[in-house]
Amino acid sequence: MGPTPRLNIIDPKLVKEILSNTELFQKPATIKLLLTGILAYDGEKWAKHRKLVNPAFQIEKLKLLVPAMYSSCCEMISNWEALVSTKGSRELDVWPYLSNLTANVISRTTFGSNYEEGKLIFQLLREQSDFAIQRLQSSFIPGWRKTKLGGLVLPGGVEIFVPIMEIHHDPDFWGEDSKDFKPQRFSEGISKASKVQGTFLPFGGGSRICIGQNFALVEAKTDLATILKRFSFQLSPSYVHAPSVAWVTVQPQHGAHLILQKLF
Ligand code: HEM
Repeated sequence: MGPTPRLNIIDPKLVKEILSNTELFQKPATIKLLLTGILAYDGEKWAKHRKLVNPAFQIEKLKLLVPAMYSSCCEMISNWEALVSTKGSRELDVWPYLSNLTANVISRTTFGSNYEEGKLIFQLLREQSDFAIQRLQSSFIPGWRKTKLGGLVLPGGVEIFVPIMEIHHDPDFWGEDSKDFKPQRFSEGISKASKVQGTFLPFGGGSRICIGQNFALVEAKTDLATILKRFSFQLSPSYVHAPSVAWVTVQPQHGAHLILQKLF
């Protein structure tokens, strides 16, 4: 990346070693210049902030946010219902609605009733941090001394990157159909979906695992349950499966085209 040598690591054993040794494998210094907050901190400062923020993400606290999540989802569904009303079914790219829903939920739950203002702040922050977060995501630097990683000896200053999306699409782990959109591969649980353990890392791993993991999962379940009460849906023939890393998470490059059917 720029003048910094970078090593991509996909071997699950080495990935585990990196994620579990946060003292040795720290966030790159350039990122610390670009971004402040728990995501960019290391060592004691990170531990202090993580401890401070952790209680807000406990499942009991998250349950209290479900009504706000439900309200935001109902607003989105009302828009869909208005669009579908005449024929009872139609094709819709739901991606812009779902991205907006996430912004809404975070604004509503962190900024309370003043969530329109929160939404604006959220969007500004999102634009500003775009570059910084992309660089930060799962990249680590083992300091300026020689470091051992598995059987490798890394010279000081090499940046290590864990390309989560590539790991999630590697045929050696997921089989020949690894690049297909096939949610049913998880039908018997995550451990049976992959041939190799430690290759499903949507929220990272180790002590720096995503603090918002439960928030995201509670929201996803609330949204899905709310949507399924009012609509059935299937993938539209115009959907093109082309995930790409944009901002923090993987996003569908050409949208998420569904055929929505209103349930009466
Ligand atoms: C589907 C949704 C989400 C995904 C896939 C996701 C993914 C990730 C990943 C992979 C990391 C580790 C990054 C690294 O190792 O450098 C991370 C860290 C983090 N995420 Fe998330 N995240 C999601 C939602 C959220 C939400 C909703 C929040 C907050 C409300 C959040 C807050 C954070 C924070 C603060 C960190 C840094 C944790 C630390 O360094 O101690 N995330 N996330």
